[in-house]
Amino acid sequence: MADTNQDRVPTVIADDVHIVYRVNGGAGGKGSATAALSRILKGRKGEKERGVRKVHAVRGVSFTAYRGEAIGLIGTNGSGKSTLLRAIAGLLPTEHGKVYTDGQPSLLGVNAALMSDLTGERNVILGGLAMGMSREEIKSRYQDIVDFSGINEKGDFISLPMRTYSSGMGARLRFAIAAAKQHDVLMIDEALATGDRKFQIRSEERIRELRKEAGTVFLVSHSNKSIRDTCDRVLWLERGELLMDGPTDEVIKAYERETGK
Ligand SMILES: Nc1ncnc2c1ncn2[C@@H]1O[C@H](COP(=O)(O)OP(=O)(O)OP(=O)(O)O)[C@@H](O)[C@H]1O
Repeated sequence: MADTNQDRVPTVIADDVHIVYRVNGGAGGKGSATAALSRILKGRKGEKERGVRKVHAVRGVSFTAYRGEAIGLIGTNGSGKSTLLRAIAGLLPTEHGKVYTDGQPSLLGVNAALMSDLTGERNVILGGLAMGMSREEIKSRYQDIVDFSGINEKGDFISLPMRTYSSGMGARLRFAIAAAKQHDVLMIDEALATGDRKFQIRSEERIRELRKEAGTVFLVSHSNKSIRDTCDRVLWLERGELLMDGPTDEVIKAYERETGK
C-alpha cells in the first residue's frame, strides 16, 4: 500500500455493500412436489411462505481499492469472499449500498466457462475474444499463453478437447488466458490453489507483474502462503462482515491466531 492518499487512484469503491441470495424451495421439504402442491392449494402467500429463503451473504462491507494494490480476501468457508468478488465484477446485484469501479473488472474463477468439447487451442482463441482481444493480439500472444499454462509440457495437449484435461490443467489454462491481458481490475478466485507448486510460483510472478502494470488484483485464497507472497493488503471477511482490513502480515497473523491455521 502507498503511504499517502494523494497520488492514489481508486479503482474499486465498495460502500456499505449488502448481498442477499434468494433460494427457492430452500426450507425443509419445500422444494418437493407435495410441498409445491400444498402451496398451490393454499394459494399465494408471502415470500417466506412460498419457500423462498434469503441468505444474507455480504453485510455492510466498505473499502476502497487503489491502483497498484494486490488485495487478498480471506475468511473461513462461506464467509462471503466469492460473493463479494462476484458483486464487484457486476455479476450480482447489491441489496443495499453500491460498488463503484474504474474500468471493467474481470473475474477469473476456476469455474470460468470454457468449452469442454473444444480443444485448448480453440478455447485460447475464444477466451481471448471474450476478453475483448483482437484476433491479431491473440495470435501474437498465443504461444506465450500456451507456454505459461504449461499444458504442453507433457505432450501435445493443447490440441485435445479440454474435457480430457485434469482439473489442475483446466485451471492453469484459464489462468493463462486471463493473465494474457492487462486488466484494470483482475479478480482471481482460488485459481492458484489448483495448479501445482511450479505453476503457482509462475502465476504469483504474473500477479506481481499485473500489479506493476498499474492494475488492481484481488485474490481469494485459502492458502495463507499465496496471500503472503502476492498481496500487500488483506480483507478478512467472516459471516459476510469485514472483520479486518490492513497490511497482509497484521491481518494474516490475527486470522491465524483466531482460526489456528
Ligand atoms: N448461489 C447461491 N445461492 C444461495 N446462497 C449462496 C449462493 N452462493 C453462495 N451462497 C451462500 O452465501 C454465503 C457466502 O458464500 P461464498 O461462496 O461467498 O463464501 P466463500 O467465503 O467464498 O466460501 P469458500 O471459502 O467456501 O469458497 C454462504 O452462506 C453460501 O451458502
